[in-house]
Amino acid sequence: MIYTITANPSIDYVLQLKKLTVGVVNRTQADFKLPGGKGINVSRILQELAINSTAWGFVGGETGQMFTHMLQQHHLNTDFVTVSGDTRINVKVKAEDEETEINGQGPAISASEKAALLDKVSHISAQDVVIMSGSLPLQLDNQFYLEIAQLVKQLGAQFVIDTTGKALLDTLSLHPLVIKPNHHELAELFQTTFTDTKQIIAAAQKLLTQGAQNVLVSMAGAGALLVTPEHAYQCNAPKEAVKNSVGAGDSMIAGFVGTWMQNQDPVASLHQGAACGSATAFSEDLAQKAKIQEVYQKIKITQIQ
Ligand SMILES: Nc1ncnc2c1ncn2[C@@H]1O[C@H](COP(=O)(O)OP(=O)(O)OP(=O)(O)O)[C@@H](O)[C@H]1O
Ligand SMILES: O=P(O)(O)OC[C@@]1(O)O[C@H](CO)[C@@H](O)[C@@H]1O
Repeated sequence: MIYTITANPSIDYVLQLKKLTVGVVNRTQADFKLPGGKGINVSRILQELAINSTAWGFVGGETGQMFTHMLQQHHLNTDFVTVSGDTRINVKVKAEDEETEINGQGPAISASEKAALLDKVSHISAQDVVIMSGSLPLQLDNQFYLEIAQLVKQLGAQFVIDTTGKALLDTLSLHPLVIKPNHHELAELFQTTFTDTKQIIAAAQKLLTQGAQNVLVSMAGAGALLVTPEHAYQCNAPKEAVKNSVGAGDSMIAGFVGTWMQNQDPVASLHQGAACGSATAFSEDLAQKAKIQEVYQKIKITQIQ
């Protein structure tokens, strides 16, 4: 079974308008609400791929009830810890020229609410994988991801972590199955800038040395690189009008891990991950199955090392 952990889920309030002007009243051309948060997005894409997952996280207040109701409409398996604070609302402004996001802090999580989530993790089995993604709400620090990673490894299972900075680096010695920094996040980890692919591969190889089993570097419209202990692979991003950049990275993780759990094949996993990422970029919401299948045909993988 795949479990996703979204410590800080959200209702994503998507506002579409021609142009965003700060300091005045802007009016939308269309607006809608989506159940959001990185792990939730991973679970939603897994569902499109007909792969079972259970979404864990902290949900609370009236916004939390609305959020849960939205997920029920998507028929997602969920098992949330109910918290006393309100689930956040993240604002995604999609103007014709650019997207602007304002993400809330999320509710404070008490010690007992945190313990309730750790208790769920303590019941997984060795064949399972736990995917932890996104920011942490108030009163949870980086230690939270580390504690989960330690617990998962004690139980003989695998984990995947999609976060940045120290929170990511601290878990590497516990051997995450895959990490997926984008190329900007990877550069930040080493306080550098990249001028060519070789430098990106070298940085990813350093993360392998520190313990990651696989490093997937996403590069938005420039595709992705997968660096494994044996090889490095590159894949393209097909060209099409981009409708949405929210959740492309989450979609890529879903495709990669979902496939890895089936066949442990890095090339097949990269192929499906890239298809899911690009298919979401070409969709208003997260990608649906038909779009993923269409985009899959346009992905080419090349072994470059
Ligand atoms: N504009 C695009 N055109 C085609 N494919 C894209 C585009 N943007 C993203 N993708 C695909 O999705 C993958 C993940 O996207 P990206 O690198 O933007 O991840 P991310 O920074 O984690 O994104 P986000 O945080 O917005 O979900 C890319 O490696 C690529 O395969
Ligand atoms: O604030 P975080 O947890 O870093 O990111 C949250 C978020 O921006 O990530 C998802 C897209 O990846 C959205 O559904 C959600 O609003």
